[in-house]
Amino acid sequence: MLDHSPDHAPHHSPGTAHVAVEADVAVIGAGPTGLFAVFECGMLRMKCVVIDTLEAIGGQCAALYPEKPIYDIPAHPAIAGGELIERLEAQAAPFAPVYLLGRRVEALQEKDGGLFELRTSKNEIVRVRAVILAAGAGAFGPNRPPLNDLAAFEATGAVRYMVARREEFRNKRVVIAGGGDSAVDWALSLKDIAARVTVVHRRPKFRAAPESVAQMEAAAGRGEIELAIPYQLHGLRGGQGELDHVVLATLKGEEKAVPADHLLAFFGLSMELGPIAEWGLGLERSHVTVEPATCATNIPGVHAIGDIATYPGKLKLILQGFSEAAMAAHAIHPRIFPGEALHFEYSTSKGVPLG
Ligand SMILES: Cc1cc2nc3c(=O)[nH]c(=O)nc-3n(C[C@H](O)[C@H](O)[C@H](O)COP(=O)(O)OP(=O)(O)OC[C@H]3O[C@@H](n4cnc5c(N)ncnc54)[C@H](O)[C@@H]3O)c2cc1C
Repeated sequence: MLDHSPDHAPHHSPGTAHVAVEADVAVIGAGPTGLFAVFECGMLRMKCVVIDTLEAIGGQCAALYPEKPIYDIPAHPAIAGGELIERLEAQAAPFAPVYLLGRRVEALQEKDGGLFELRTSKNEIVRVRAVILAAGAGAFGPNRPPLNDLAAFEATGAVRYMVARREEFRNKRVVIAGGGDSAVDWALSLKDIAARVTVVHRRPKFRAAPESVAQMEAAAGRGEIELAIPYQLHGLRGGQGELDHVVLATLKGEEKAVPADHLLAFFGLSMELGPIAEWGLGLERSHVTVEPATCATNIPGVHAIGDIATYPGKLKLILQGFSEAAMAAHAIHPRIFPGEALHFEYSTSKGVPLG
């Protein structure tokens, strides 16, 4: 991974808003579609600054499923989420985007002269002439179980909501909670290296791919996975953040303690638009409504792409977000280069600087 720190942010006194970066386009969100938007803008000579709440680029792919294969990226029969992000980063790199990570965009204001000013949670001002909103479902985080002392166990990594490196669970006792694809897929994957895998679900029916559920049940039949059904998480036992048991309970209050070094809780994501909802954008059920051919929002100069954008026929797929990135970049070009004709060209005829 490259060093993403901006090298030209001026010194400033804490608390005062200062202009951190000026660029042609601000891309809000460094998920797959935001990264591809940097490439598409770069091909049209537009410089981007990319801002993300998370400390690392990659959005959902990197944060939630870095090792899970994606099968519907054209020309990649299978590619892991993390690898897709590395490749997108490399593809964008020749255009030298400035990454401002670990800060949320709090405010978006239109200024005179076709300028926009974005204010980040670090009190920086980013000044641009167009905005591509690639903010996914907004700032996201895992749904956390209501357990005592949870924070202490999270701090040590004993309780987690994603698997970044599978190897960390080798020879460990792992309790996996949840009934969706993540729970079932990780149970199947970790059973081969973990000392013990227990899957906790509150009802017999899983919401995961039937083939995977069948594999899990077969593995349980062979004693490779223990199923704790119908149980719910009830408590964590251990000391100083080190876990030794996860306590489970039925709805009737019958309890049992399962030996565990780790709890992996896969209860889905809580997603909220956060400040984006206050920017005056057209919204439909927490998504930003856009014009399909240009991804233009109701604010001229602000375009939305990827999971956050909606229009009739929208598919929430990465590949759809890629095409939206191209449409948004082309639609923004006249704003950055007024009066300059944009002749459509293929990338093959442009000669991209490949770094
Ligand atoms: C387990 C799982 C498996 C999946 N498998 C597939 C698959 O096989 N194929 C497929 O096509 N899709 C798949 N998806 C969906 C895919 O990951 C999403 O469609 C894709 O990540 C959307 O990309 P995005 O760039 O629009 O948004 P995201 O990846 O959500 O990135 C948005 C980024 O914006 C940031 N952000 C939000 N608000 C702000 C703000 N105010 N300021 C700064 N930053 C902000 C967030 O922190 C985030 O990093 C899967 C998703 C999951 C969870």
